[in-house]
Amino acid sequence: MLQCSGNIILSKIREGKMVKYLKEFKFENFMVFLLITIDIALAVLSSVFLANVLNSLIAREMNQFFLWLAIDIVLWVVDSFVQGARDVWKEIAIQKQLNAVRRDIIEPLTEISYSDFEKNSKEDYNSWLNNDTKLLYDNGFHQIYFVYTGIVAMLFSGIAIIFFHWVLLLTTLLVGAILFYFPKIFKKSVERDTEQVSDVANDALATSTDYLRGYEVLYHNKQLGLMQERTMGKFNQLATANVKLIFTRAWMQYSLLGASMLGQFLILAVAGFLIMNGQIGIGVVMSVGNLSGTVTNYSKSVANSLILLNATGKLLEKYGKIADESKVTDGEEVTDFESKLELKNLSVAFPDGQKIEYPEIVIEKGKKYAIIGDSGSGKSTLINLLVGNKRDYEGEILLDGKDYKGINRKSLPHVMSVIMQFPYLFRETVEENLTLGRKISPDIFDKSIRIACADDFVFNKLDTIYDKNLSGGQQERLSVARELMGTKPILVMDESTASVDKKTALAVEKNILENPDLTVIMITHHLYDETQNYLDEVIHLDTVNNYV
Ligand SMILES: Nc1ncnc2c1ncn2[C@@H]1O[C@H](COP(=O)(O)OP(=O)(O)OP(=O)(O)O)[C@@H](O)[C@H]1O
Repeated sequence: MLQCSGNIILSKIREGKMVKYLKEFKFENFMVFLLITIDIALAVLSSVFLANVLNSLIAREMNQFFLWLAIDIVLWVVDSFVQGARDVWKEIAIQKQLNAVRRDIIEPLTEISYSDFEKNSKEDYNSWLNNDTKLLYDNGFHQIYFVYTGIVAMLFSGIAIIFFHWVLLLTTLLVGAILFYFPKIFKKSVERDTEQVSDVANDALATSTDYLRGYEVLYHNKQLGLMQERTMGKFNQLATANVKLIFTRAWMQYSLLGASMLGQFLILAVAGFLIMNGQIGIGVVMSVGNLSGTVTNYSKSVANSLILLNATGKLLEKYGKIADESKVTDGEEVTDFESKLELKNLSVAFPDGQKIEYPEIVIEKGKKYAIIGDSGSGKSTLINLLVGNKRDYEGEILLDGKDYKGINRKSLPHVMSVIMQFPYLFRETVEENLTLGRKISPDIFDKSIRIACADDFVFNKLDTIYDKNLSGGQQERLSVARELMGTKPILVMDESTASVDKKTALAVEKNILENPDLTVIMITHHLYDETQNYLDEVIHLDTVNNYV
């Protein structure tokens, strides 16, 4: 039974991909498994010696009784230290493994394309890193060590029992086998409930983040009650999902407990029968009770843990999908922009049936373009297409004659900067927000700040941590400077100076458009006459914007 259960256990752990992490932290896990083994060996030895304590008592041998008692106490004290060390090493190993799981979520995010990143929401990633790792802590790695503890305990106890009588071992193994397979009845429901807890926790995090971000909107509309209603609605669902999981687990555990009690009575009945027939000494009864209790308890608990482990290990599969995407290299690398960017028969269809059709557009190297059009005409969508964020379109986008569909979209940022309508600034210093960890020469650093007309505040605030302490216009200018520091041949601007006063906006636009080497695509609602003088073409998106 032990070998069979060992195989099942290994396949389950492999299935859950957790074995990868056990291998990565070999030394830490070796220490945990070693300390578990010593702990169980000491505990089993202590149970075996209990028979000697009882037998000396029955034989009224005082010295022997105190000797065995003292040995048992020493074993118990040593075991307490071993257990303490085991718990510390367990925590070290688990924490390292959890961070390795987090690393395996974050690392692929640094390699995948933006459209692959967008397949999951930011809240999902956040929840994987926080909520799911909590599930992995309790129902994953802890269960692996518990399963190992159970196997060693059953093995050692089985060996000890055979010293008393083989019939006892046979009965114990039979009871153990029944208890091991019994929890399989609950497998599907535990898996379903665990997945539900993970999904509802993701959803609750997404909702609370959303409503907290929109706090100001609700506050000024006197609708904060909506935040409470929606977030608490999700947290109540989470509470229900958690209770359901615990209910299923409890139902499984207590059914098993009943079965286990019956099993233990059976073993004691067999032990009693053997004692009555004079086949074993009466002192053995306590040891048999302890050891058979260990086997039956662990049989059911190991089966229970394997079910949890399997359900939790499934969580790792979804992280694996991003890792797979990060390995995809979809075509030719782009390293430079040499002549032109063309859009031919380009159209985008949305799931609600709306279709945007774009005119033919040719962007030539070094030239300056403004794209204008009514609200909803597809300007921002066009930017997402140009910078490779959006991949589901019909028609062609050709960069120096190379079709976007055949080039590695992850390499587009080598040639293209994009200044978004709503720049994101990190809670870091102004300087770190500008450099983003890149090595920028002092010359380009200063020049970019001056082109973005950000020199009036940036140089005084380089060491200031950004914490909403910059005006909207200052944030925009900082973002313009940050993108210019990349010194890429194509600059795409999406309403990049919308929050800046006209005089400053004109100055920024003039500074950028005067650079003969830069190819600029500006999307704007405010095309000033002064700016038009620097443009080679103004493209009107009088796109056919239909519902089909
Ligand atoms: N992810 C999406 N799903 C469905 N429809 C979308 C999606 N993104 C954009 N649209 C639709 O596409 C159309 C064009 O949107 P887009 O943001 O490109 O317009 P825009 O010209 O930039 O508008 P504005 O000037 O108001 O910013 C809109 O009708 C919008 O509803």
